[in-house]
Amino acid sequence: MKRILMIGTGGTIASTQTEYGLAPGLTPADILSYIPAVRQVCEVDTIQVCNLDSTNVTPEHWRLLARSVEENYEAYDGFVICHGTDTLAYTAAALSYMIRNSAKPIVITGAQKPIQMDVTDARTNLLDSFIYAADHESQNVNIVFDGKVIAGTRAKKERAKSYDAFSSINFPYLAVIQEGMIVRYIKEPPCAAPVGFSYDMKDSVYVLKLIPGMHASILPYLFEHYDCIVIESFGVGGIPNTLVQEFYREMKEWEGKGKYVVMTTQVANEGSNMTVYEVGKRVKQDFKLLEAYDMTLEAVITKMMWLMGKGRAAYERMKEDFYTEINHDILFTKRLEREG
Ligand SMILES: NC(=O)C[C@H](N)C(=O)O
Repeated sequence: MKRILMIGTGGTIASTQTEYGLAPGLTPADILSYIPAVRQVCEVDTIQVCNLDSTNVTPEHWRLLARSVEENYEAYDGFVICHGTDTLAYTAAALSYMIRNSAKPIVITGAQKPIQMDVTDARTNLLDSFIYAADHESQNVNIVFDGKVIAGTRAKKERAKSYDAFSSINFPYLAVIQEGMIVRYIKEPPCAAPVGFSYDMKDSVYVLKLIPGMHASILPYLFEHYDCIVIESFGVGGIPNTLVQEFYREMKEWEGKGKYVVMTTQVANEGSNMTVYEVGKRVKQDFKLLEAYDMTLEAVITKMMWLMGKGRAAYERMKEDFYTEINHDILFTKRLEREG
């Protein structure tokens, strides 16, 4: 029987009612006691790294999680992490970069309703996660939620209350789990390189969500105080006239000084393409900036934290690394390469 390590971090799945509202209170062993059927699937040990609403999860907790997986890597065949849903997509993307080439699956799950409730998604999500983690074809970092398996870099929380909280953005579900059976849609080649762990995440990242008529006065502050500015633009990507002059000034002033700008979009599906409209094409031609293409915002942010954590790199080097696919995070650059 496969041996799986369950790692508790808190979230709704672990929550109980308090006088101030739901708060995590159950241990991973408490949570596990609600799915006795797991005994037919695998052997489970439990550890707890924190007990937080995932609103309070930070890069420090990603490090604790990666460290727990590394320390126990030899002793177990797979890992199931229980996590709050609010920032689960960030943690899954972060761990996709911090833990590379893992032939052993690292499954992240959670729930919209506490496991103690009579009507809850928690038990199904958790049991499905163990089923997936114990399967010999599973590998790398994935989310198992509401019967779907999502690559760790492709998830977005799109629903605040429903059980189908997460969607796989610009990429198919890897698999579905129906009545305990895994149906795989994507066959992944076995990991070619040995597993690798890295811990340095530079969190100097700011996300600037554009609104119509936005004032440019924020830009100098952002360029001065952050090493990476992710611009959540409209549609396929562009800089509005109200910002463009100041943007040009800042980009010129900070060029070659280890600042990175990534253009992404507020639109959840189908990604950016700055070459379509004048408002994007000019900026892309005039400046060294990165483009998210089909990546999720969560993947963009955590990939930049991870790449910047490796040390300061010239733009060309950063560009090459940013556009290198990891755990299915970016496909569009492959298409561009094919098309020349
Ligand atoms: N469904 C949940 O888990 C939401 C909770 N606030 C959390 O992210 O920890």
